[in-house]
Amino acid sequence: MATVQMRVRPEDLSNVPAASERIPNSTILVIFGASGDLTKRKLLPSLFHLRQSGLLPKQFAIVGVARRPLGNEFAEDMKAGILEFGGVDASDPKIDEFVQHVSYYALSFDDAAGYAGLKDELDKIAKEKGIGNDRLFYLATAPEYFAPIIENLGAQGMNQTENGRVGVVIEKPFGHDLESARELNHQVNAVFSESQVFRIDHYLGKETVQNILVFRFANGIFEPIWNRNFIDHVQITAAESIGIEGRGPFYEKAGALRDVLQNHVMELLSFVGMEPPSSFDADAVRREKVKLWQSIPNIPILNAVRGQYGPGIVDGKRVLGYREEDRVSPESGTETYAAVHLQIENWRWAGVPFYLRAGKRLKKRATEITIQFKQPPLLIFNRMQAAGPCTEIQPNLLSIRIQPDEGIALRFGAKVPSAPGMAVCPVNMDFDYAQAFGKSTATGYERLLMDAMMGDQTLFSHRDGVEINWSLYTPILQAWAAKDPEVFPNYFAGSWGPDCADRLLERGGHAWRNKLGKPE
Ligand SMILES: NC(=O)C1=CN([C@@H]2O[C@H](COP(=O)(O)OP(=O)(O)OC[C@H]3O[C@@H](n4cnc5c(N)ncnc54)[C@H](OP(=O)(O)O)[C@@H]3O)[C@@H](O)[C@H]2O)C=CC1
Ligand SMILES: O=C1O[C@H](COP(=O)(O)O)[C@@H](O)[C@H](O)[C@H]1O
Repeated sequence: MATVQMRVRPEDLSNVPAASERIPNSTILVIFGASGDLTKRKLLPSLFHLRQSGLLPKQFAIVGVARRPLGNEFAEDMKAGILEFGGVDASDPKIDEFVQHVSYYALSFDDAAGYAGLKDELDKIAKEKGIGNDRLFYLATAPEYFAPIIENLGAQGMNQTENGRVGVVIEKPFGHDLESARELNHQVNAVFSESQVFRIDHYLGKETVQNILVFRFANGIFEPIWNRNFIDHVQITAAESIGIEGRGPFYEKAGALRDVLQNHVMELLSFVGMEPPSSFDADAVRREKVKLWQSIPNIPILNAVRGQYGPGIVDGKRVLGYREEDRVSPESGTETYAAVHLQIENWRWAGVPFYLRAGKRLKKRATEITIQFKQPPLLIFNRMQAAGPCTEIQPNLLSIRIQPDEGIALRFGAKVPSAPGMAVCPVNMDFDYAQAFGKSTATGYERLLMDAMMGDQTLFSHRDGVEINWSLYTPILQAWAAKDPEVFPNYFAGSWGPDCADRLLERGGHAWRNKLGKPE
């Protein structure tokens, strides 16, 4: 492998504008679902990282809201979460300082009258700490509570404050089909205007996902070939080696298509496929994404396949099949793998197949985008070459590694030195994020929390985008619900998924690229 690498030195970044200049002076962040898994594993560690980097408002308070009566226990539990999941040293004195800004308020989400007490509590905290009128409500709750919480906030007039910015962050899943997403949008927009709503997809918080836009639009050499004239097809893979991690009841209702393909993978697709926005602001970026998704015609049911894992071996360990997992039906028809072949009908992409897949208990964890370029019009070198990978001239590949081993590799053919004739072998130029910029401990939630506090919606989903995506996938979900899968389980844990997914690509003369990760 040929490696091209440049180490970025801290002094090279000294002129980068400080994000802190845009941070509000003071905010109260209210987290509904504060004793839950997401708050503990992601939100509080990310908020702590922001505090460490000086990226939280000078005056701030975090108020956790959940049902159980918890006192100091809450702060202690959150502290433990920050240590465990935030990669933080227990001796870091900033933890105790940070935890002083965190408090807890017990409230049952459907207790309408109880919200008056919450309002008083926020006013009291604001007064004590000299905090102004900015408020951010984060709904880290099960989706059935999104609408009641929003309605109750509205009923108490907490959806706006005098001279302050009020926003609401809504976790995924945003609806479970087109109708429910529309209804939820309606309920949300009855209380909060669209400019106050932050529908979160944590993939958009990942540096490597944002870097797709930089790669395409901050460089002159890729965009001219980023189209149907040069690109043969595109593959987007979100492969996980983990199973459902004890989330049986949630996953039984969700499945791979709803959980990952319909949202995270479609966000990746939008960044790969969209036209250059006129500027990097929320309206311009989100408009281009919506236009891209609108250009996708209905996906024929034959172009969508599903799978479910049976027992197998992952990372050398024997693991259970999906149907044997805790709180999963032994006859479950839920898919743990989904793949589609779709087209984008616009001038840039007409005729280029896009293959998307997401699955659990696959051979390795790898979220990756592969752009396969067309072969040169005439191959003047012998097609059959030396042994091994050099047996055939391979098309150029650009692989964008979203995670892990974040980076970008470009495969091209090179002459094998000293070999007789003109033997051509594939080699790689590789950019490695960690080598260039150092390893990051960020979870992706840091950027999104900061943007929401600043009122920047660029990396959040617009209601139109959410509805278009559901309109594409609801017919597939309905067709699957109406017909039992033929044979489940249909792939072994630790494999690359079901055979039907291979056949999906074979029909177009393609094959999944399973050599994912950093080039060897
Ligand atoms: N966990 C994760 O990694 C991810 C989660 N998400 C999304 O985040 C959201 C939250 O998930 P997660 O943290 O895992 O959920 P949990 O089940 O772990 O937490 C649920 C929280 O809601 C509270 N709660 C439940 N019912 C009520 C009620 N009636 N009144 C008041 N509080 C209530 C619970 O409080 P109490 O303990 O008092 O009952 C708890 O704080 C979901 O929408 C999920 O899809 C998205 C991406 C990843
Ligand atoms: O939203 C979800 O995403 C995770 C995968 O996120 P990643 O950042 O680890 O790639 C997935 O495991 C989970 O099932 C899903 O709900």
